[in-house]
Amino acid sequence: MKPPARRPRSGPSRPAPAARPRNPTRSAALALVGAVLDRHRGLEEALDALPPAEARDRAAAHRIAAAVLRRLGSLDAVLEPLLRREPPPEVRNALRIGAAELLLLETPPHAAVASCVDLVPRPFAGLVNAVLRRVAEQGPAALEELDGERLDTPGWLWTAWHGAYGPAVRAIARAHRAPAPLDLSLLPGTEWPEGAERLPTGTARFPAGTRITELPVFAAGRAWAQDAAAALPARLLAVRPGERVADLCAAPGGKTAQLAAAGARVVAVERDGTRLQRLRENLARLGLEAELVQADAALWNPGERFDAILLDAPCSATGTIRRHPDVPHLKRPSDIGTLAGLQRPLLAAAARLLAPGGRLVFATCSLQPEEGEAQARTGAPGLRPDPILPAEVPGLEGALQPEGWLRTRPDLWAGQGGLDGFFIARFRAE
Ligand SMILES: C[S@@+](CC[C@H](N)C(=O)[O-])C[C@H]1O[C@@H](n2cnc3c(N)ncnc32)[C@H](O)[C@@H]1O
Repeated sequence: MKPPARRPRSGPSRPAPAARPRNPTRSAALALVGAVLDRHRGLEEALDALPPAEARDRAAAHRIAAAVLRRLGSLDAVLEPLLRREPPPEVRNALRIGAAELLLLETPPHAAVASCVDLVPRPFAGLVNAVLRRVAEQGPAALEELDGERLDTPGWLWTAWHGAYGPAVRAIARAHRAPAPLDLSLLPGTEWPEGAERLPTGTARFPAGTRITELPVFAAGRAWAQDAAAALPARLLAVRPGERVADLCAAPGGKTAQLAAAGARVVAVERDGTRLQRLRENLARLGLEAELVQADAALWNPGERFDAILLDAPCSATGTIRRHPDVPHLKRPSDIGTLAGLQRPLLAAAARLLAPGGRLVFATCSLQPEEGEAQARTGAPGLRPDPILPAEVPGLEGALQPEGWLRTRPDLWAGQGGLDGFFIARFRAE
């Protein structure tokens, strides 16, 4: 392979280092909001793409951008009467950032207004200044008057969740307003981390805003971030040491880690090479081992059958909105049918890979019944239901459905910080 060309150490062609913007946090927040709302890119991807001059402001910029994305409908409703005509997208996003800081993030008004004025081209400075001053004065009362839960939820999702969960749609929408706590799964035998709440299902929970990299248990390579609900599918597969287990759709590997930590001989299958590499790094950090395969799990033919299979299928991720507030702005109604269409052959392929009597757990982090209940109802040839029992899900007995499927929602465990929306069904090979 040709060695990469060396850059001259100096000279006219050397790019000038990017100037640090006057207000790097807000400037980064503006880039994040624009990436999601105007260019339809994921928030994580946009964070990774921040220029080096702004990368150090990631956490603060993410906090601001997430507040805008969570409460977009409400913020726009407060701004609406204060705008005579539609401003350019970047100016509108700066106004949204200013309004979020004033109304949601408790930034002192002079700082919020001045820093947002700095974000926009000079001809719009007066407008932003005037509008945000009025937001500071009138915004809190205006916000109180709004039906925020409804405004902050895209109509198609509201309708779908109302159809599936009835009046609980409001509690779901309310749960999406707050940042989620930090949940950790621990390697077996790890001392309980100081400051963590022990959830009934075994997850260690820290308050929202906790920085994982500052936790000794994480630095020691004994824990990984995993929502309490996301930890359930692998637990419900109940693997035993030495069992041969396939984790289909495995990256970034939270569930692979659980299965490997339980002593199973795991093969992790993932289609995306970059994500597979991340899985490899995550396992290495935890000192865990699994066989890694880059393949389309719907077509994968390993020439063996497995004692247990976990299928954490790709889905719309509408159960993870608390952690990924970009999801409602990026997904479209048509995505649900498309994804459900991908999940079916994956479930059928998983069924074909099971040894006689083997267990299969099917999971999606979606609140859409098409990606959960409907898939389980259809099942796949060779599978019979293996209902989940109340004793297996302490604290979540009420989330069990008559069929023995588990349906978690972000409004459950509301007093303890909620949990992601997951659908989990277990089967056995006939
Ligand atoms: C919901 S995520 C899995 C999360 C993972 N199980 C964990 O706990 O960390 C779904 C993953 O499936 C992968 N994927 C999607 N379609 C796939 C396919 N046909 N075969 C294998 N992997 C696939 C995606 O790249 C993504 O990494």
